[in-house]
Amino acid sequence: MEIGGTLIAGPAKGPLKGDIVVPGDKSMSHRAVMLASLADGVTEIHGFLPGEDNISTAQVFVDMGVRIEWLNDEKTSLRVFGVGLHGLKQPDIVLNAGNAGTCVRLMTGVLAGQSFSSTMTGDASLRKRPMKRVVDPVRKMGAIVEGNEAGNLLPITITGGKLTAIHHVSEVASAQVKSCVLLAGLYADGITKVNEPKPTRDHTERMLPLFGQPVEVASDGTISLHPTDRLTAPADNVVIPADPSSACFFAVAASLVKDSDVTLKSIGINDRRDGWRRVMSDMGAALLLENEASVGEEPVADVRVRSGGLHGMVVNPDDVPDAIDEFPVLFAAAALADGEFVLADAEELRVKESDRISAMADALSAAGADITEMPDGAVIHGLASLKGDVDVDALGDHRIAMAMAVAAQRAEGEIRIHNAAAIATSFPNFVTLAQSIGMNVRWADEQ
Ligand SMILES: O=C(O)C1=C[C@@H](OP(=O)(O)O)[C@@H](O)[C@H](O)C1
Ligand SMILES: C=C(OP(=O)(O)O)C(=O)O
Repeated sequence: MEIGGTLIAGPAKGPLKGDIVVPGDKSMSHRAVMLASLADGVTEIHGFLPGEDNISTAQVFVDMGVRIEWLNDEKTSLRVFGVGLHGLKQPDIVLNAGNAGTCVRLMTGVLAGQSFSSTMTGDASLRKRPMKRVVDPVRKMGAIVEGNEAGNLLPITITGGKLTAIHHVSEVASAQVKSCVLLAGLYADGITKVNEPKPTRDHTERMLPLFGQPVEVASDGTISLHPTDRLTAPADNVVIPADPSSACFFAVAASLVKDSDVTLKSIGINDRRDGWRRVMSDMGAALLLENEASVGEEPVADVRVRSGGLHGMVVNPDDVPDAIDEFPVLFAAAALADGEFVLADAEELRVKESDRISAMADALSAAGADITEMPDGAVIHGLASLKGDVDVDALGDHRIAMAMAVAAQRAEGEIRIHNAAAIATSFPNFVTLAQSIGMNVRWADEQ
């Protein structure tokens, strides 16, 4: 959690216009570096997200003896010299996932399969997030996990080895849990199966076959994986598409600011990440899909967004996992839409980098919005504008900071967003790109 860093945002001085190329997908960047490290051979990755979260994942593998060569200064291209499934070296330091839940939870699966002990920790935010959801299944598979509060809180020490295959029926709809179990399943003695209460992002299932490892998904949603001795570096480079979770900030901003017309270039439109587009379309946003194509195993398209009268709606519970990271900025949209917006069944938002329901309720209320927290969501009545000249706290959560920068575009004066430096975890060039389409946002220490 990065504390510090103040953004000064809003109001927009005119329509937002232009094309935007947002950085690579965070979820896929984590997985690409993991699978490349565990493969035999050399993998070149392009479109990598150089956010702090993904750099933490790369560093974790460097700390276990994997050689990674950065191919450009921006750190969007890299070459990973894979060591094979059994080639990682026991780290002589504590592995640090920083702010990244995805790193620590997927690595729990990888480390469960290693014949050594290793300890993982993270920053103050990550050390508060629940790990039992991944610790329980790897314990069932045979790994020994010790940690604070019975292994629910970091730091955790994992002693791995040969694992027993399990059929894990997850209580939470979490791609991190599913991916942890599948990665551990590579090291198991039989077929590992996972069921989840609602389908979640399937990047692990799509990417493993690129490394020679098929994953079966049955019509009832059961995901099965056979164990293997080796993953193989793909003959082609792994190319990562632009992150829809980052693009969504500009989609909401363009919808909210009168006469805007912004195109988000070549972003991922995988159904399991596309909940934000379904929610925004149901709110009346003018979104147009252009130039549909594929990047590797993932569908992409340009999404053109023109400003439009957004209205409230009731979010379909089935869309919740598919838009889980976008709700902070969707709350900002709802706070400035006509009528009532209702989100339920989204208690997972309370265990992200911050409690995102209360963080957004506090920040939007401070700016005059009408938002009522519910245990598993919120009810929001939209207003024509937010108050200016207010201070809000992003609590070191990147998505709260960016969501409030978007909301501020329709404020009556500047909103000062404190503890916003964590934007660097997922979207280091957010401010520069926002400025490029005309958003009014800057760092307080910028002139
Ligand atoms: O698997 C992933 O890459 C992610 C899964 C989601 O978390 P959960 O699995 O906890 O829902 C999401 O919030 C996170 O940003 C990335
Ligand atoms: C929840 C997020 O990430 P993670 O779980 O990897 O920290 C996010 O990026 O919004």
